[in-house]
Amino acid sequence: MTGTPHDPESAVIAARGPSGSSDPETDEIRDLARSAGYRIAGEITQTRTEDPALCLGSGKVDELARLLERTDAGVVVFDNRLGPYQTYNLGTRLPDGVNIVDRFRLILDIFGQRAQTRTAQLQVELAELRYELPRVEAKVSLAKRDERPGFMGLGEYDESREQDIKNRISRIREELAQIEEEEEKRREQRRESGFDLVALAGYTNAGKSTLLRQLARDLTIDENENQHPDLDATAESEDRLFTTLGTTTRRVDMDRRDVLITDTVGFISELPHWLVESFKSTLDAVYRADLVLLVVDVTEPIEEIREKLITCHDTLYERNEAPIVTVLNKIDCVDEDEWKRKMNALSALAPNPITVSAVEGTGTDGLLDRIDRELPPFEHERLVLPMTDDTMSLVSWIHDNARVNDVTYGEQVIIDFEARPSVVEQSRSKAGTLTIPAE
Ligand SMILES: Nc1nc2c(ncn2[C@@H]2O[C@H](COP(=O)(O)OP(=O)(O)OP(=O)(O)O)[C@@H](O)[C@H]2O)c(=O)[nH]1
Ligand SMILES: [Mg+2]
Repeated sequence: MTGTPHDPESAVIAARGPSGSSDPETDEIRDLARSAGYRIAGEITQTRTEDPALCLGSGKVDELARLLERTDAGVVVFDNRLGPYQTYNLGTRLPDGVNIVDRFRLILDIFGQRAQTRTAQLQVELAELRYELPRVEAKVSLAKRDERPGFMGLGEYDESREQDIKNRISRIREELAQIEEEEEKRREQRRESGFDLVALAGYTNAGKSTLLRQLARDLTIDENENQHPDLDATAESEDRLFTTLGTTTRRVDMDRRDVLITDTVGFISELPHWLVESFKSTLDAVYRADLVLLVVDVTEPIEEIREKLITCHDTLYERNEAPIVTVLNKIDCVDEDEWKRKMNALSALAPNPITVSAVEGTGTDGLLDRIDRELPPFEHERLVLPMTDDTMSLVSWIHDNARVNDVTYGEQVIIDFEARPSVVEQSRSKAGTLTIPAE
């Protein structure tokens, strides 16, 4: 087909819902497409069972082709998962030069645009290769079956591409495993230095990064001594999906505790298992935290909030080890009746939530109290220390890592304090190494 070249930044949305359902919602896929940088030129939707060859029905595909011609859009974004054969078949029915992007390809493109750190880039590449592998396998088998080398612009079809992908996947996995190990060591070091580790989780655009900045406002920003290349310096917020891809950690100095809060990538529904898996190194910040704050945008309709909460719980379910506190955010945008009504309706999924406005700072004191209560309780300890050359450095270590109630100095030093169990344990073992000087 000829005509003006199709505009590569202009996209038509296509969405198929299961037969018998109401017309598919396209708000989220539109947001995703806009986040990827597309202008939306139009949309077609259909409810029917999946057509194995085309996803949509044949007549609908003709309609889509006409819409693409009319709008000159260079891209069609499907809110469905397309198999490799469907993508190929659609390609033969749509105007030449139109790029076919499914929901996962789109999410991968967004991730690819945002990935700045080494870990994020490796994870995106891993996800892309895992997306591509079955497609290459399909091309190879199609090419063999049809004896049509050059199929779909693959060039000489070539099984070595398949092997290259597999090799690259295993090399990336090794590198990520090493990063995960280093990160785990870092978390242990931080715990040993007396920090509790809190992580922000939640659907994309819920307000996690905004909340992190609000909680850490006017307080020491964690400088990330021995700066790790994976840690971004800032936690940006924007009204678009997947603003944050890496992790940002900041220090929140609470009354009794030192807490590090980590902000990270948001969740989204229908992510295939392999995509979540590919981001494991980043999500470990959530899975291995001492407490998870699950941030929810309370301004959305209740059904949407419910679905998003279910997505978040599903994503957390298999690996998460920490207790979860739900934080209903953006209460500045809804009146009290509304958020109370939503809170009640959601009580089974989000028992006993905290309400905040991350933008205005409302409710953050209550949130900090709650964080304190949910983290492992402090233990009380009273140590009687011999007076040695090293005693004062232990006393000052305890001052740094615990809440000291009382210290008395005499021939011995008696120190009474409360601290995290691991700090108490360490102080005991340090005390055990203090040796009384020879007379
Ligand atoms: N009105 C209002 N808007 C908020 C509040 N918190 C966040 N927002 C807005 O919501 C949008 C998303 O906020 P982010 O902090 O980027 O959300 P996020 O959860 O980090 O999003 P991703 O990193 O994309 O997953 C931004 O436009 C924020 O300004 C709030 O309490 N009230
Ligand atoms: Mg963010």
